[in-house]
Amino acid sequence: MFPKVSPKETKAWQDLQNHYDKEMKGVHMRQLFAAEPGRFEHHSLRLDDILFDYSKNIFSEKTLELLRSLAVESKVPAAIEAMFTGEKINATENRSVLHTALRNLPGKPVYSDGKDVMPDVLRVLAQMKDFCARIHSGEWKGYTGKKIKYIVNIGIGGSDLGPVMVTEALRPYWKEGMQAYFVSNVDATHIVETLKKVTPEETLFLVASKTFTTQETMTNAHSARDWFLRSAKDEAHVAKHFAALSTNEKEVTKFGIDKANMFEFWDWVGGRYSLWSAIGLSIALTVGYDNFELLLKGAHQTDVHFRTTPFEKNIPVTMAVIGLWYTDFFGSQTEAILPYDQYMHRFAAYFQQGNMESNGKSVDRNGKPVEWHTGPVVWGEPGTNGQHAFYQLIHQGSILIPCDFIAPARSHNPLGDHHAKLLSNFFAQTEALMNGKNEAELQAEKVPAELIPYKKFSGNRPTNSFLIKEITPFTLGELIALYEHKIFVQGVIWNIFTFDQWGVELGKQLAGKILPELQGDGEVKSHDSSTNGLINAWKKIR
Ligand SMILES: O=P(O)(O)OC[C@H]1O[C@H](O)[C@H](O)[C@@H](O)[C@@H]1O
Repeated sequence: MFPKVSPKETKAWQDLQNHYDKEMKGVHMRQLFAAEPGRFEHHSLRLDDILFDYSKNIFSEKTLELLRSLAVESKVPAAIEAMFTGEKINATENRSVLHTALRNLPGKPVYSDGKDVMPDVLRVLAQMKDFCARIHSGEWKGYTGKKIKYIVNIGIGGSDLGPVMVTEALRPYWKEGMQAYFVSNVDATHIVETLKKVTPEETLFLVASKTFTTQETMTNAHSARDWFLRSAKDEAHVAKHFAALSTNEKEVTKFGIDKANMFEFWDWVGGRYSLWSAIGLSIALTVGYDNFELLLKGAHQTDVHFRTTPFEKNIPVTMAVIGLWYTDFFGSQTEAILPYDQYMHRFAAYFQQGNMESNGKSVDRNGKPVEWHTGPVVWGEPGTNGQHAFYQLIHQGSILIPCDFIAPARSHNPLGDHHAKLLSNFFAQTEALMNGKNEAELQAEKVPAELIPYKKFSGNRPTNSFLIKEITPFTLGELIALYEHKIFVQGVIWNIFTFDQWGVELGKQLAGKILPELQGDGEVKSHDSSTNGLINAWKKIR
């Protein structure tokens, strides 16, 4: 296991604090750009068709050196090796963290608990490939002999967000004749509205749940099964219309899904890192298995980059330390992800879970409360919609929100000048956020003196830009993995356990206690006055 290093006890942290206080606080990016004509060339990196420009951030060469020293002192290199080689770095659950093995298509052995996991990984991939081929060719038939046309993925959290995000981002690759839907919320509206769009005889339900015990998913799966059986009548038909994506064979069988229709994964795959596993079956069925494989290959490409590239040129490490610079030294508590690509409209939501569930921790790896800030609030919407909604605060609000801008250079829909207009907004926003607009510029524009305070833009608001030749399965795979590794590096430096999620348990437990109370008629008195009051009020209204 890599050593536990408290960030504040590193020399680099102290140096960064001094450097911030004495040298960087108050520095404006305008000065930094003026002083360094080659700033873009010096501070942009490439990974194949992805250009990552991090020059519009508040740092000097010294800042970067110190941030990289912090990563080294925090044992990030050892941590990277520990993750890739299957050490049980998810210590509170005693598990390896091997989502990287899921995209290790070359198949080089990777060990967890002394066992090479690759034969199993490749076996399930082969099973997925074969299944996709049978569905797409029409060899697999529904109970009335019709071809499967609709995929309904029933899952939540990591068993939903990844597949939704990727299938949406890759809509131009959807196979003709296939339609995918995703049901996650236990609110019946979600399943009811979805079932209106599909037919029992042409639908394949994928019950996606690592544990196969998640309340929302199992409730929706049972409702889907009841709906299906109302038409199909015979339970034997379930086998043609339900498959399970899970680690829990016992519960899958109990639900009535044939073992032959179970696509397995393993406890060393974290839910929010599982789209590369059998959880990705909805992706493979929607965009085709070959495209799913390209997605995996893209992610693997990033894995190799991350594992082998020196920190100065390492994109995830750079993303991580720059983010941390703002979180821990500028006191910024949030980050926005702003894709200028309508197809990527769930990308921010996906990394909201990826980031906040991973690094939303305040106890370090020694069990002690942290004395530094950890995971930021992550959110975002596609550009340009966000511009007309919340960018006001990013430009002129009182808090600092570092933003990631992401755009494809080429649109899948090259219609008129839409794409040039879209990208002109992307470039303009990052420029405006960096430069701002000062008093002299406003005076030169003859802005009335009394309006100058309102029309002033401080600028100096940091952005990263990702310009991607085209959003393809491969480049998307690369991009997702870059963000995954950013989160990992930050978690290592913050000395927290990135791969558990105990914080989601308490609410679940209490809901389990409250549910039977809702079912009875009596007055509920077992909680605080607010909770009792709400429950009892609901009982009167329902
Ligand atoms: O895949 P499942 O076992 O159904 O879990 C679904 C989700 O629920 C949990 O509460 C966790 O917070 C998530 O990390 C997980 O992805």
